[in-house]
Amino acid sequence: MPIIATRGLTMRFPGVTALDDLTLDVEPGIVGLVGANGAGKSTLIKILLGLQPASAGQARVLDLDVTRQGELIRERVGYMPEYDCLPPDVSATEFVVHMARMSGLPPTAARERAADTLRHVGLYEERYRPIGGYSTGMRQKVKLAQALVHDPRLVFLDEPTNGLDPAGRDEMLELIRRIGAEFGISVLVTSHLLGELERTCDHIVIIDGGRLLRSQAVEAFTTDSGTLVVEVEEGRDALGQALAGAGLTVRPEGRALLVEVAGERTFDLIRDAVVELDLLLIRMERRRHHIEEVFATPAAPGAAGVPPQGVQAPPGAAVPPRGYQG
Ligand SMILES: Nc1ncnc2c1ncn2[C@@H]1O[C@H](COP(=O)(O)OP(=O)(O)OP(=O)(O)O)[C@@H](O)[C@H]1O
Repeated sequence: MPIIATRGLTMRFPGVTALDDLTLDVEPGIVGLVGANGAGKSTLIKILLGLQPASAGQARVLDLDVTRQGELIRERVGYMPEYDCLPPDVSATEFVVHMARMSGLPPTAARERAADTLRHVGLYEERYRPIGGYSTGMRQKVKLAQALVHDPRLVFLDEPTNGLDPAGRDEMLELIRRIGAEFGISVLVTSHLLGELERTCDHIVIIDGGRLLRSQAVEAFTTDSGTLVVEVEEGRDALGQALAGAGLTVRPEGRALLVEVAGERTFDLIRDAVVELDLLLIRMERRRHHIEEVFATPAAPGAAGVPPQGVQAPPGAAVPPRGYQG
């Protein structure tokens, strides 16, 4: 059974359509919702929580109807909002205990659950200090803890890595993975960075201007498409020419080559060319996606929920050049 199902979901504000005929089925697991700022991610979450009535269409969360069963949904779903909403003058412990009480836990259970959850997200002694003195990373952890404290079946995390430095981002992404793996809680996490969700999620949904661009398993993204960064100690251009000659789309970038993945054979072709030219391979890794690349790539055949009219590339989306120009 899908944890989230929408049919023709549409949200119009005066002068802007935030969601446009969105039809989507999301299975349990860690699901990334990706879109640029203003794509409609937060609006979708608010509708799914039953906090915002849609202009048209239907949506169900955990098989509950968002228009009639919002309260039941909010009992079973945790929500970490994008913006800071924490009281500065209470401690993390007081705040999370309060949120546990609000969701119906008795006082002792609320205190125990709050302590466990705060420890789980990595807040220890500092949890007794007022939130006003916390770093952004600590505040994000408090928001995450309050979303988990009532033991939900599903959590919505709206831009949990916002404002975090690289180490803080990695820590948050690791926490999200553990929520899924250790606690069996499904996660819907939003970001405008496809690269970071690709590392964390089982399934990615991409929306743009309120419309569905893609909904597919991460594996399908990473095995069939994308860009490899290939760096050799010397002989970059010789390798570029060999790969272009083998039919790959390749271009130089700095000391490296960017090679478009065209199925599994891409890796074999690179390996064979490196061996044949007797080069020293320094690195071959998948480049972090930029969302524009996805806009420029046609959806995989059979990708769930792809609108029949296909994907529109935004103006200026890059088309890789043919041949090799070193
Ligand atoms: N209450 C509102 N009234 C009017 N317009 C709104 C309202 N809420 C959202 N919008 C508009 O709807 C569009 C989608 O906004 P939304 O916040 O859902 O996007 P988002 O993908 O979450 O982006 P961000 O990451 O920047 O929050 C935007 O154009 C936004 O300005």
